[in-house]
Amino acid sequence: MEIARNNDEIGKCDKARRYAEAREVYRSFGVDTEVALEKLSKVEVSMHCWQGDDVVGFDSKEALSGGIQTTGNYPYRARNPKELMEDIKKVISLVPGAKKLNLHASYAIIEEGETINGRKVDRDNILPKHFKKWVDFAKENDLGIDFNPTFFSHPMVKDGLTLSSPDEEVRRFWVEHGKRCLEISEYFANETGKPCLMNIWIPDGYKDIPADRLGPRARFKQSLDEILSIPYDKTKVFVCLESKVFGIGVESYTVGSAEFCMNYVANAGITPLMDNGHYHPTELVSDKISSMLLFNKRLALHITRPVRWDSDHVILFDDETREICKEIVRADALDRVFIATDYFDASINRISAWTTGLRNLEKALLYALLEPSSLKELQNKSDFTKLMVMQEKLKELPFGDIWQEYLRREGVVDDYYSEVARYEKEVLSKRVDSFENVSANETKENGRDKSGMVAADETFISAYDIE
Ligand SMILES: C[C@H](O)[C@H](O)[C@@H](O)C(=O)CO
Ligand SMILES: [Mn+2]
Repeated sequence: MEIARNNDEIGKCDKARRYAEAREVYRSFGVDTEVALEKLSKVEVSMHCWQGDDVVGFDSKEALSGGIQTTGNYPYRARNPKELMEDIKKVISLVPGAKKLNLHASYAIIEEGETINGRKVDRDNILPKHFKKWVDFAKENDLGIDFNPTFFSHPMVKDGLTLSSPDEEVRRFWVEHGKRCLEISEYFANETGKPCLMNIWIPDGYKDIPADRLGPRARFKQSLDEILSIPYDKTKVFVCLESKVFGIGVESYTVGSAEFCMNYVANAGITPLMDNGHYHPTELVSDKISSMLLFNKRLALHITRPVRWDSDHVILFDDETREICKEIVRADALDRVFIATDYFDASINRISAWTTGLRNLEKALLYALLEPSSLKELQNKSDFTKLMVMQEKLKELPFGDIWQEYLRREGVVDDYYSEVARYEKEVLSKRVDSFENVSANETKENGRDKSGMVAADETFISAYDIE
């Protein structure tokens, strides 16, 4: 049985009727869907650039390090700025809502053999000009830019350490990197006219029980102080600090722990960044947001999906993603919570992975915006019986029809799968000209040969044709 190419093929009148009916249903719960749609279209989600190339970047092309890992051997990863920009544009066209671009310093575009004052261009001396093409790209696509110094995948990461290193040469190198990134962040803000969030995350830690926990944290603190000592425009660059619980190979001790980061942020007057993969599996970031908002002017988030660890799976429209979004909306904090995505899956088509995660985040935001405020009143009246009944009832409402209306207004297709399949066939599969386009974990598994060629037609035998 052919399943209709879902909602894109359902008549426009039918969709309009369904939206009108759904609107009435929500109205009966005290929710104005028009207000929700209007608010959602203005929320800027910062789209991470690193799903497109498995976090490889363009500068050192070192294997991914820092206790994070991309797994999977799907071919066609973007290998250069042109391909990555091409892919980002494709994803943007498939995701509704306003976006920013989130870049890492490792995506600097440096000329072959380029030097500055006789030294090769490296992370400690990169300049705004190495991101000029990204600025042009952002302007062409009406995007602001957020930024991240890259403290991993580089030969100056010594024994897994960067800003906390006891080796002064190593520590200095990374302090200089942080300073260069502040300058580049201000350049982004000036060029795009939108504030730039600059997020600092370091992988530093120890695999086994350390003999000194204080020393590395003291050096990290000193390094951050040094980076932030250079003048920068605090109305244009919002510096964030991202904590973590542990990484692969760094299981016993993480320098930038939650307590370190929360205290540093509070003292320095910068912004905390919470990645929902960076806590123990039973801890929920959705439960932390309200506390953070009470004590911080701004809060930054990395939305991901941790499966047993910080696995960075593609975001689903799951309970925790919805709950995170509800907490932001309930606190009326859409203007002071900075939402970014952070996941990387190399086991499936990367355009689809990127798009699916971003769309699910948009969906979760819409879902949150459609929550009736009367639920709070039930809690305050201690009417927990009705609260539970209502919370379950809301799951039955015609949310899908409101989502369809949002896609229509944003000019985005519902059936992005077919578009991804077409793009794989017409664009991605043409990238097969070297082994490079296969991820670092390339094997002969899954019917792919050494060229990375995959039978695109077979792969995308439409899911809509399932018997
Ligand atoms: C590539 C990202 O910056 C990185 O994933 C970081 O944000 C993180 O979450 C590390 O676990
Ligand atoms: Mn993160």
